[in-house]
This record gives sequence, structure tokens and C-alpha cells, in this order.
Amino acid sequence: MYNLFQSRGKFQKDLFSAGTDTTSSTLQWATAELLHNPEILSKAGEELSQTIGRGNTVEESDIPKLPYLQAIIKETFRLHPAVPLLLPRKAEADVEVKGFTEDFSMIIFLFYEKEKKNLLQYDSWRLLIATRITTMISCNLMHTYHFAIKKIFGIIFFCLTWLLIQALHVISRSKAIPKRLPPGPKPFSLIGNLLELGDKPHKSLAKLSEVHGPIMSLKLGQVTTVVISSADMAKEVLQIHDQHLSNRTIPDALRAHRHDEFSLPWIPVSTRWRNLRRICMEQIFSNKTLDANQAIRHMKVQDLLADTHQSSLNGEAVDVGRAAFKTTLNLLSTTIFSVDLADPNSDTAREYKEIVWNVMKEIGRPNLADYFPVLKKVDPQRVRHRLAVHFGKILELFDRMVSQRLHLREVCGSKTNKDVLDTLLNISEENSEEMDKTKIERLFLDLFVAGTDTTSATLEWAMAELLHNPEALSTAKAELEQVIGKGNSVQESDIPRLPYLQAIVKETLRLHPAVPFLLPRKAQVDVEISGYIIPKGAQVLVNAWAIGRDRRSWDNAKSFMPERFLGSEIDVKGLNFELIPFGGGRRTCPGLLLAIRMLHLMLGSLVQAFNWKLEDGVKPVGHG
Ligand code: HEM
Repeated sequence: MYNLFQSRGKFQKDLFSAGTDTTSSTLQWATAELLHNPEILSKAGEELSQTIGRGNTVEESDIPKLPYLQAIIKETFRLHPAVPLLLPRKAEADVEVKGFTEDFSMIIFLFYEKEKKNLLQYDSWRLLIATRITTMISCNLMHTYHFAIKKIFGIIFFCLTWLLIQALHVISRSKAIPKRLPPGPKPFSLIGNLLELGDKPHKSLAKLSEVHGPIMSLKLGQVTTVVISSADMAKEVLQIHDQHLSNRTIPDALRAHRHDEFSLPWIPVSTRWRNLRRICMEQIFSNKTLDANQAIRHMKVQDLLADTHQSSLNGEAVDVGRAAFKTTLNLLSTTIFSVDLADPNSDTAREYKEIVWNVMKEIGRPNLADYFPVLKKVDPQRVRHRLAVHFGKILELFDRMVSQRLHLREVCGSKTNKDVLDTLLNISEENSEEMDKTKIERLFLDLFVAGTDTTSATLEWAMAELLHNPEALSTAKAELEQVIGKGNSVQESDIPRLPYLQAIVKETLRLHPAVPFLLPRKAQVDVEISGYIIPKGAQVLVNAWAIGRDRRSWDNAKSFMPERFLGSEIDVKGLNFELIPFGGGRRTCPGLLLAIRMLHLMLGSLVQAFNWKLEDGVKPVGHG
């Protein structure tokens, strides 16, 4: 057996070298098969000697009388067709074969199964289609590597099918999601729509949105910006697509002292951001902590009342804005590190107040580097440079305060727990990874910047609206008198019993959100909203000012009517998207509870303690 196989292999090899002649190759295979099957060989020999006789030669005319010989030839054709793929055909027109319709430019190869009995049964052949195969493969090669090639074609076929499915998928997706920006005003070539911003961008963009809709795109210099101006669209951004729209575009100025890398409002959503937020929500601004340190805020509000009383005794008008800023600063600084930072007799306090004020000014200043990123290196208006100076001073001040407290704790030999600084130092002693001196100082910077002007501006607006609406003022006064009683001072714990005062604060925040565009968001991926695409990298501004005045959500939207909130469930906590002065979703303002307490405490106290009127000669003006 072994020898036979060996000799057959050698025989085949010799015969193959003779070329691709189909007849000789079939004869060679027939001979090889007979050598491999001696029984068949002897049966064929018997038939020949019986039919032709020994010594006579075989004539073509004898073939019909030799059925066994015919059968051997057919069997050889079946097992060893000389042209396994036949010769390639080309369809001259679309031809449907078993449900497949093929382009006539395709080349069709026919493979057939080895097991099939009948050479002529085409329906048992497997059809494989290869598009535009340009490489000619020699017949011999095909013959020798028949099955390997079959596999390769199988793989190619599979890959092509897979690619086709993917392409169809992409095409159908791109059909389903029109890749188009929200509508918006036509931008100029270099400056885009910068000129449309005007000096009150929240108002200008609210006006533009009346033309272009509640989701609108603009080009601010080189920055693609999407502006949101309705409660429904705000819900899409702040809640539904919150996951991809929670990071920020960072104003260039904030890169001073690399503050953008430390700052809670600006760092991207990450483990570090979550830790900082958790500390804020659980340790600094929780109701429990705020209840524990409300007495110090009460004291600071008594100072505000004393100052105001002094002004009235002197017959001077009270600058509510300044008084509000000073008191808010004091409320924050006593809450955070038990120091009165707005004390007029302290040099540190005066310096501090000025720095905070300057920081606000620089951050609020429009900066070309934010609209033309190529200018970031140059800092053309020197905003980052000036902010770096202010940051440097304030961080130095915080550094002194933290060092003093650390020293005090060392001397006392025990942990104190009287304010936010103590809370943070306790955390850092337990886990220095989570909190350390630098992180504490950076967090303080954020809290002061985020908390001071926002709260004091809201208080100033509330007082302005009350002076403009004497009926609302007298209703508030009556409520305070009834609930607190004459001569008693307002406490934070009284707030739940003062629904009209709460309604005034909500109405003020609706009409005058201190951060009209919230803080800017940045799309992490393409986000589809309402059939439009907010492209990856675009800046998203939610116009809380426009939403608070949207006629679709509010009756008499421009009027100051605190009554609208009486008996209403609508709150400012970020769940009612028609009222979002503190933002919404995972980046909602963490200082909300403190801000709300400070606002009610200051406003309630001022309204209760004095009879207010506008300074002589000043006329109330409507707000637009
Ligand atoms: C009336 C007062 C205030 C208003 C109207 C206000 C408003 C806001 C708004 C709109 C945001 C951005 C939310 C968003 O992107 O969705 C924000 C963020 C923030 N606010 Fe306030 N805020 C006020 C008071 C405060 C106070 C008192 C503090 C702390 C002392 C504070 C600390 C912060 C911080 C740290 C962030 C950044 C949160 C983050 O990005 O994760 N805010 N605030």
C-alpha cells in the first residue's frame, strides 16, 4: 500500500509536469485511480479480454460495448475534473440564480462539491461570486490548491458580506440622523456671529432664538456654539444627554496658576471631581452642617442690619449692592473659616474684598482668546496675566489662613470642628490623597468666586424688584410680621413658614438668574437633539435667562409676580427645567442650599427691619 501511494504521487507529479492538457490529465487520473484500486483494474481487464479478445487493439467503435470502461471514465471525471472552476463566465445581463441577482460585470466562478455523484447536476454546485478579481490564477495552481482556494474565497466572501452589512448599517444610520447643525444666524467668515452678542449676550441671544428656535447654533469667532432657550431643550442637555454634555469649555483666563486643573467648576467629570462634589454635598453644604453653623450667619446678618440702621440714622441712602456683597462675603468667610473678611477695620479684609472683586471682573470680561483659540498663547488682552496676579494674592492669603489653623490645631493638640476649614483638615488627616493643603486652598478660591457675586447680585435684584413692586413688598412685610412677630429676628429655621418670601426669591431667580448662561458645557461626542447634531467639541450655552422668561412656560413672563409660585411645586433645585438658575443634572450648583438660606435670611431681615423706599429723585424703571 505504502509503495503504491508513493509511486502514485510520483506518477501524478510527472504527469502534471506535462501541462494543463485536460484529456491527458483525465487519462492520468484514471490510470492513477486504477493503480490505486487493483480490483477495478482487474475487472476492467476482464471486460476488455471478454469483449475485444487478447492481443486485439481497442477501437473507438468498441466503446459502446465496454460499459465498465465507460463507468471508470465517468467516475474519473466526477472525482478529478480537469478544470475544477470551469472557465470564468461573465453575465451579459442581470441574472437571478437562487435569489441572487448579480451585476453583469462580475466574474462568476462555479465550484462544485467533491461528494456529488453526477457531473451534470449543476444545481448541486456551490455558487461563489467574487467581484472584479483581477489576478489570473493558473489552472494548475487552482487544481493543486483547490480546497485552500475554496477556503480563501469563503473568507473573502464572508468579509465582503460583513463589509456590505456594515456599510448598509452606516448608511441607514446616517440617513436616520441628519448630520446637521441647529439653525442659526449666518456667520461672517472670521468673526462668526460675535457682533450679534452685543453688551448683554443673554438678551441678544434670547432675541435671536425667537427667530431661529430653542436650539440654535452660532459661530463665536472660531468656536461652534449651541444655544439652548427652552425648558424642553434644557432638559435634553442637562438631564437626558447629561452624560455627554457635562464637561466644560474652559475660559482661557482660568489657566492662570493652572487653576483649571484643580477647580471644581471646571475640571471634567472624573473621580477627582466626584470626590470634591461628595465632600461639598455631604460635609460642607448638607443641611446638617448648615444647621450646625447657622448661628454665625445669623450674627453676620445682625451686622448688616446695624450698618443699614446707621445709614438710615445718618439720612444716607443704602447702596444695597455693596451691602449685599459685603454681607455675602462675610457669611461665606465665617462659614468657611470663621473669619470676618469684610470687616472695614481690617486691612486683610479690605485687600481681600478688592481681590475677589477683581477676580470677578476679569472672569466676566469677554476675552478674544476664548473665541480664537490660536490667540491663547498670546493672551492678547492680558486677562490671564492679570488674573494670575489676583489668584496669586488670594491663594497666598488662604495659605496663611490654613497654616495658622494647622498651627493652632497642633498647639491645642486636638481636632476642632467649627467650620469648613476644620472639616477639610479632618478629611486630609484621614486621607491625604483625597484632600491636602493645596486642594483646600483651591477649593476655597472656587467657593468664594462662585458664591459671592452670585448671591449678592440676587439679593440686590430682589430688593430692586420689591421697591419696584410696593404691593409685593407690603405682602412680604405682612407675612414676616405675622410669622416672626415684631421685634424678633429672622432665623434660617423660619424659612419653611415664609411661603411668600420664598416665592419672592424664586421669582427673582426666574427673572434675574445670576449666571444667565449657566457655566458653559462642552459636547464630548456628537449629540443628537431634536433631529439636530451638537457636534463633538462644540460649546453649549443654556440660556437660563431666556428660559425663565419663555412665554411657553410662564404667563405674563416679564412681570414680577411672586404669587405664581404660591401653591406651586416648581422649585429651583434643577428638576423643573423652566426654572434653572442653579443649573441642572450632575453639575447643578453644590452651593444651592447655602445660597438659598443666605438669600432668605438677608432679604427677610432687611424687609422686616426697615421701611424701604427709593432714594429721592430715583424713579423705578422697568426691566427688559
Ligand atoms: C444665588 C446664588 C448662586 C447661583 C445663582 C449659582 C448658580 C450656579 C450655576 C448656574 C452653576 C452651574 C451649573 C451648571 O453648569 O449646570 C453653579 C455651579 C457652581 N456653584 Fe453656584 N450659584 C450660586 C451660589 C453658590 C454658592 C454660595 C456656592 C458655594 C459657596 C456655589 C458654588 C458652585 C460651584 C462649586 C459650582 C460648580 C459645580 C460643578 O461644576 O460641579 N454657588 N452655580
